[in-house]
Amino acid sequence: MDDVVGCFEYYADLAEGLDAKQKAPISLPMKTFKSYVIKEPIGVVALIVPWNYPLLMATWKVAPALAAGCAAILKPSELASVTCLELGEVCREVDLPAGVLNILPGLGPEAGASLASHPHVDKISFTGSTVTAVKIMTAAAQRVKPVTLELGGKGPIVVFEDVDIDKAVEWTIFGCFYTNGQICSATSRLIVHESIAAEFLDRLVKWSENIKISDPLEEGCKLGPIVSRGQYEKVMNFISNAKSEGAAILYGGNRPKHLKKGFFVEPTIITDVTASMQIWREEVFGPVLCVKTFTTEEEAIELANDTHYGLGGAVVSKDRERCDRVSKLLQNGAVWVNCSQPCFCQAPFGGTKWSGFGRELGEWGLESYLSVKQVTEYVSDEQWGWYQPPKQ
Ligand SMILES: NC(=O)c1ccc[n+]([C@@H]2O[C@H](COP(=O)([O-])OP(=O)(O)OC[C@H]3O[C@@H](n4cnc5c(N)ncnc54)[C@H](O)[C@@H]3O)[C@@H](O)[C@H]2O)c1
Ligand SMILES: NCCCC=O
Repeated sequence: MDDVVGCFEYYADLAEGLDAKQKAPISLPMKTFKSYVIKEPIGVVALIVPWNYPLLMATWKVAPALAAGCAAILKPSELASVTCLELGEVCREVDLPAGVLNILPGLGPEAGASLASHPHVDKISFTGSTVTAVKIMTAAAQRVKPVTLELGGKGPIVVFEDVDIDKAVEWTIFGCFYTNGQICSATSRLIVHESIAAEFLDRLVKWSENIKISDPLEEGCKLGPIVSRGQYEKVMNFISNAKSEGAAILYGGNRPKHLKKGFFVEPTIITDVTASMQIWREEVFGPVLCVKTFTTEEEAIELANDTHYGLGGAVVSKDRERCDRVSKLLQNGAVWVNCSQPCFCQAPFGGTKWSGFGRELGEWGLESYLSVKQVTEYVSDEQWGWYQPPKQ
């Protein structure tokens, strides 16, 4: 093999380790050429983050960007900038050199848009809504700038007939109402087997009645207020549109009676939903669960995938083989089996379809801030021999 000349790609494919962990440098077993890989920081990266989980979403980007050797500009949401500014303070206290991490608070169409189009920003990593992502991607495209997009979702939770109902109810509630449904990966479409639907919904309502809604600083609080007036009105509009499209509010749908002020919304369960309704198709980003029933596994998968989004999805069943089968068929970047939402920093996080592309966390998060360069060196003392030497 060492004598083969001119089959570079073939040779590279065979090189031990090239397709594995990509540890640099990789020396090829060749006499005439040596090829290796250099990983380099992409450069200056803009990290644009949303208001939900403001510090967590920032650290998912800041840590790997700095670890990769990039200089970063973090643009927090105008609705939740303080923890990101605190992060900047902490970095200053630990003597991170000036200029390595920069916090740029400001409005999206001003601070965010300027970063997306700036000629000296080499990459955008964005977490937020699909609508904003389209604007950012359009601006970045003008300079052929890479983007990672972590966007919204409308996740399914598929509950089969063989489940322990209370366990499945608890995960359904956690998957949709945890942090008020203000979570990108919320499993906000319940797809439940028709044979258990009546009992399941009955217990879902009972569990929901038991959720403590209060000032988040009160002991035992499980649901606080929605983030802002704008978001509160958006959630209430979704509920009223669902009603006017013919859906039924099985539970909730209002401000809790005991809370006269603040943007509180009751956990809300909506039934009699059709697949064409807004409530089935669009991300609410509030504590609103919509429900459909199914008869066959195929129908459940079809309903689960009947969405533009593809972030989180869940399957609940005692049948392990069925869970494996369904997990593979769900068009989501993250699938939970017999649970919903747990997220580990060693595993890749990200979406498909309108939920975006690229992955955060673990080695995938780091890779997204690295550019990979291959270097190939001619190391033989011999003339290469592709052309005939000119006659002396
Ligand atoms: N996939 C994920 O990991 C993930 C995580 C959290 C939130 N989200 C999504 O985020 C959304 C909620 O967050 P949001 O309301 O803050 O989203 P958003 O899109 O309104 O704002 C996100 C960020 O983009 C900025 N921005 C707004 N307009 C901009 C523009 N024209 N150019 C550049 N930047 C601009 C905002 O100032 C903010 O910092 C939901 O859709 C949710 O699903 C996704
Ligand atoms: N597990 C946290 C995901 C944040 C998305 O909104």
